[in-house]
Amino acid sequence: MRMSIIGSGYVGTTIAACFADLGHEVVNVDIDEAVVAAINDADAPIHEDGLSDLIEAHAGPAGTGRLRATTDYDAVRDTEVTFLCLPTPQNDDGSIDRSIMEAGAERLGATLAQKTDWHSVVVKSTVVPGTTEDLLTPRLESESGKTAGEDFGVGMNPEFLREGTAVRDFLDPDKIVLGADDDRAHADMREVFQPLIDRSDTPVVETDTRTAEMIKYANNGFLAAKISLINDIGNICKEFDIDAYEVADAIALDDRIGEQFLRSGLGWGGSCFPKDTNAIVAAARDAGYEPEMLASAIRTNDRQPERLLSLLDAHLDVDGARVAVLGLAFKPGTDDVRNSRAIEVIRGLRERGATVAAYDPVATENMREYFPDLDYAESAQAALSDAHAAVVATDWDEFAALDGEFDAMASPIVVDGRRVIERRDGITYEGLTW
Ligand SMILES: NC(=O)c1ccc[n+]([C@@H]2O[C@H](COP(=O)([O-])OP(=O)(O)OC[C@H]3O[C@@H](n4cnc5c(N)ncnc54)[C@H](O)[C@@H]3O)[C@@H](O)[C@H]2O)c1
Ligand SMILES: O=c1ccn([C@@H]2O[C@H](COP(=O)(O)OP(=O)(O)O[C@H]3O[C@H](CO)[C@@H](O)[C@H](O)[C@H]3O)[C@@H](O)[C@H]2O)c(=O)[nH]1
Repeated sequence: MRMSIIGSGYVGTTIAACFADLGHEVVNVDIDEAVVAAINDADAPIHEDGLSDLIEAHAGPAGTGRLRATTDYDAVRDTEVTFLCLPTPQNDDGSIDRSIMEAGAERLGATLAQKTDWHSVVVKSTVVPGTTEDLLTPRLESESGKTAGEDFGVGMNPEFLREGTAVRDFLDPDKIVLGADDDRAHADMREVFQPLIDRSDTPVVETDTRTAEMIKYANNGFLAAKISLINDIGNICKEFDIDAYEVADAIALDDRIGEQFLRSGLGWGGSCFPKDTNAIVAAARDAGYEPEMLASAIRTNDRQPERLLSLLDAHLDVDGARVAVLGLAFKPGTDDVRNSRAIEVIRGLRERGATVAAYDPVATENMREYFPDLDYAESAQAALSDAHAAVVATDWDEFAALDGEFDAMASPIVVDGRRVIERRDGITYEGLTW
C-alpha cells in the first residue's frame, strides 16, 4: 500500500522503516528538517537496534526507494492510508496535551480536502479513550469538509514496541490491535498489517476506537504496576536483608506471574510509562473514579531514586564529593533520556552538593539538554576515576564487565540501582533491593 506516516520520532521512524521492509511504499512527514534530511540520506535519526540497516535498505539513492521523508503534508495526497505518530506529552496535571494531535489532524484534514478517493487515517499515538472519536475525527471532518465513514475512514492502532528493541518488537509483535468504527477502515488497517500477520501468525484484536485506546493504557498501566509491585516487595526485602531477585526468580515460576518485568530497582522511566499512567489516572479522576492502584504504582515509582540516594548517604557525606553516575538512558539500548530515573538521581546528588561525573554509551548528548554543565565522561573508567562513589542508573551490559576500573576510585562505594554490578572484594557494594 502507499502509506504516509506523520511524525517521525521513535515510533514514526521505526514503523515507517518496518512497513517499507514489509513491501509498502512509505513517506514520513515531519516538521523537523534535520530528521527528514537524515532519513533521505539513509541515516537513522535515532539510536535503535536494526533501524539503520532498514533505513539504509529502503531510503536514499541506494535504497529500494520504498522509504522517503518530507516536511510537506501534501505528500499525503499520493497515499492511501496515513498513520498519525505525533507526540502526546503530559500536562502539569498529568493529563495528555492533545494540541499537537489536534493540529496534526487539522493539517491532515486540509490535505484530505483535496483528495477525491477514499483514505484511511490511523491514530498510532497513545491517546486517552474518546480522543479519536470526540476530537480527531471531528477535526478531520471540519477541515476536509468530508464525512468519516463515508468519504474517509478513521482507525486507532495502539503501538506496543519498546525502545531498544523497537524493530524486533514491531516485526514480531505479541498482538495487533485494530480499532475502528467502520468496516473499510478496519479493512485498510488489516491490509497494511497483512504481510506481518501472514508471516508471524500474530493474534489480531479487532475492536472499536475507544476500546483500542483503552487497551494501550491497560497494557502500560499493568506493566508499570507490575514493576512497582516488585519494587515494593524489593524494598521490603531490603529491610529484611533478603535478596529480592532470588524471591522474584521463585515467584516467576508461577505461570500466573511470569518472569518478565520483575527486575526491581530504580523504577520505570521513559517516554511512556510515566506519561501514560499519569494520563489514565487523570482521565479516570476526570470521569469521577479514583484509581487507587495506579496512583499508588506511580507513588512507589517516584520514591525509588530517593531510596537509592539514602543508601548512598549511609556510606558517604555526599556534599563536596565526586559521584559517578553510570547510565543516563531510561533503559539500555536507547539514547532516550525522557523521564530517565537518572535525572532524579542527578538532581538529588546536586541538591546534596555533589559533583556529578556522568557516563552513558549513547545518551550523553540528550542528557546535556537537561544538565548542560555536568562533567560528562568519555568512558565508565573516566567517570569512576577519583570518584568517591558510583551509582548505577541504567543496566547497560558494559557495566557488568567493570572490574579493575573501581580501583581508580577515591573510595570504592557502589550503589547499584539496576543489579548490574557483581558484589566483589575491594568495593563497598549496596544493591537497591538486594
Ligand atoms: N516511544 C515509544 O516507545 C512509544 C511506544 C508506543 C507508543 N508511543 C506513543 O507514540 C506517540 C509518539 O511517540 P514518539 O516517542 O515517537 O514521539 P517523538 O517525540 O519521538 O516523535 C514525534 C515526532 O513528531 C514530530 N512532530 C511534532 N509536531 C509535528 C507536526 N505538527 N507535524 C509533523 N510532525 C510533527 C516531531 O518533530 C518528532 O519527530 C506518543 O503518543 C507516544 O506515547 C511511543
Ligand atoms: O523488570 C523491569 C522492566 C522494566 N523496567 C523499567 O521500566 C521502564 C520501561 O521499560 P520498557 O517497558 O522495557 O521500555 P519502553 O520502551 O518504555 O516500553 C514501554 O512503553 C512503550 C510505550 O508505550 C510500550 O509500547 C511498551 O510496550 C512498554 O513496555 C525502564 O525504565 C526500565 O528500566 C524495570 O525497572 N524493571
